[in-house]
Amino acid sequence: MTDDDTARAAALLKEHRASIDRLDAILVYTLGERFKHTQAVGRLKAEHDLPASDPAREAAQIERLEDLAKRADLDPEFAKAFLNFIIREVIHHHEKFQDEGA
Ligand SMILES: O=C(O)C(=O)C[C@]1(C(=O)O)C=C[C@@H](O)C=C1
Repeated sequence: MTDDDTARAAALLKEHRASIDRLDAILVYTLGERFKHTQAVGRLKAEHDLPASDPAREAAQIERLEDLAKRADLDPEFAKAFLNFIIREVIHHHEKFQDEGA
């Protein structure tokens, strides 16, 4: 390993980290937009006495996401766990709206 190799590796690491930071920003803004819509859905559901969760919709979302994940070279189990994690949080928000009588 020469000093040149080490310098090249350091430059590559810096570039990858810059890309990772940009992608993390996209994830955060994307999640922010998703939550804006789910908050609106939560208010709508609370106003119309609709159940917080919709298991049939979730099953369709999971199936679609697993397929997308495979095509995107992402572990489908991870994609499924990630979506389930987000949806659990959304349902928690929906239940809060219902408790508050939003
Ligand atoms: O589509 C809905 O009915 C929602 O409330 C949104 C959402 C989601 O986060 O995608 C959350 C809870 C439901 O169980 C299904 C989907």
